[in-house]
Amino acid sequence: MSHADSPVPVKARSGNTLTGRMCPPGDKSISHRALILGLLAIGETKVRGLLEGDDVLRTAAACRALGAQVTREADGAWRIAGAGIGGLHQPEQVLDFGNAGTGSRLMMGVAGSHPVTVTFDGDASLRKRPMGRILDPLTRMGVTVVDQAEGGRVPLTLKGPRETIPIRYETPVPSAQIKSAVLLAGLNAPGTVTVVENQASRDHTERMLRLFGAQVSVEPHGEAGRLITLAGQPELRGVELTVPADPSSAAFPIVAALITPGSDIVVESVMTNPLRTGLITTLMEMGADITLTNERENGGEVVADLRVRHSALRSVEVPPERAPAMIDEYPVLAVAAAFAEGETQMRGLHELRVKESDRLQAVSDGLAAAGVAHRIEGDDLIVCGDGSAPPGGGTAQTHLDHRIAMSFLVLGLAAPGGMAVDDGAMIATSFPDFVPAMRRLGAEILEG
Ligand SMILES: O=C(O)C1=C[C@@H](OP(=O)(O)O)[C@@H](O)[C@H](O)C1
Ligand SMILES: C=C(OP(=O)(O)O)C(=O)O
Repeated sequence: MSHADSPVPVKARSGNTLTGRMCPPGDKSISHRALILGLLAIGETKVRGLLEGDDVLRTAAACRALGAQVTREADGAWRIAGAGIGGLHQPEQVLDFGNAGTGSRLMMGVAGSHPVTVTFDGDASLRKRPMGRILDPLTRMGVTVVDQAEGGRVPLTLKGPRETIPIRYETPVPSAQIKSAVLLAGLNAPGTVTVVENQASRDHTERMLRLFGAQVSVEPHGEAGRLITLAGQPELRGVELTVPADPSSAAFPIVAALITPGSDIVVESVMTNPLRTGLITTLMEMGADITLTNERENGGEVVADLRVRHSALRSVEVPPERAPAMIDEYPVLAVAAAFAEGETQMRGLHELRVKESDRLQAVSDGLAAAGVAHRIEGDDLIVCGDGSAPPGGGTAQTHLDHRIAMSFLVLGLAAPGGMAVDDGAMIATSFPDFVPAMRRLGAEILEG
């Protein structure tokens, strides 16, 4: 499914219980990084379990355009023959990242630190997203912004310097994309690059850089922050790795089972990196019956199987400092909160305004369409429930946002009136198998 085609309306109906086991697709953050470090490594990288969603396929195409050989084997493993740090080719075409913030922003760090001239573009959603947060540190590293759309947006063109300048950079907002763009640019800088974050964000770049042979040190900084130091111009060597299942995709079947009476499912091999499990923590505080079993290591990350049973949920206050560990999960948490008793208060959600859509507004509009009492107070979202299912029955506008689409379909699985979304096409960016996977658990979801 591609958004060049006409919108795909999708509807979810309630009345079925969810049972059985499912394994969500590979983690999107890790999939992007595996391809990118494969491009920058010498030799061959083999990746199993890569997310074959549109966002990641765009990164694969960009890696090819920059000089890597990227192929998919018959058994589903991906092979990347790297171009190596310093070895990137001048691409012949514009790098079109579609809907992908992560792919485009991380690749700006990679390409921007090489003596090539690269134009980045994307779909109508990506064209609205702020890129100044990446251009600011990259400019300090010697990168020239040759051209940009108004307000620091794509389409934009970067020209890399002959020699990248190593910097120390404090991220203005907790963002793994900003941190990673600086670290990836630092790979081609003669010297040490330091990123300071006042609140720790997901650390997959740091972990994977080490796996490929870079020297990265991570120290605590202040109360909840980190100071990350990378020694520039390492020789990265290709590796074999397996991508663990994406906790951000697991969130949808998890919440669906919690709110659908009689449900009892197991979501397998979910990555439980503590910088990604804010939703699980929050749901457990709300009284969710979730048990973690079979904890094990997979591709440098810890994974576990999660048994999830329908639960009576109660409201909680989600503190702003938890946001980085669950930033993509607020839309589906808002859905869980609609079934909980009391006022669930989600604080400090300003970053939701600059995702694939203005997620704070899109969630609020979708909740209104589903008949859920709620309000926005500044950067906070407050959802008011009485412990019973909201009526549902409306249509949520998805604004090219996969997480909005999946969240409101999940709501429809347990609301008496069901729920429709205007367009499910974007689900393919992160969870291409979402509809069939949910149907296998017993959900009734109808396309078209
Ligand atoms: O680095 C990453 O892989 C991501 C970082 C987060 O964005 P920010 O860096 O903007 O917080 C998150 O929302 C996105 O889905 C993936
Ligand atoms: C914000 C997201 O992704 P990205 O920034 O990569 O577009 C997401 O997947 O929810």
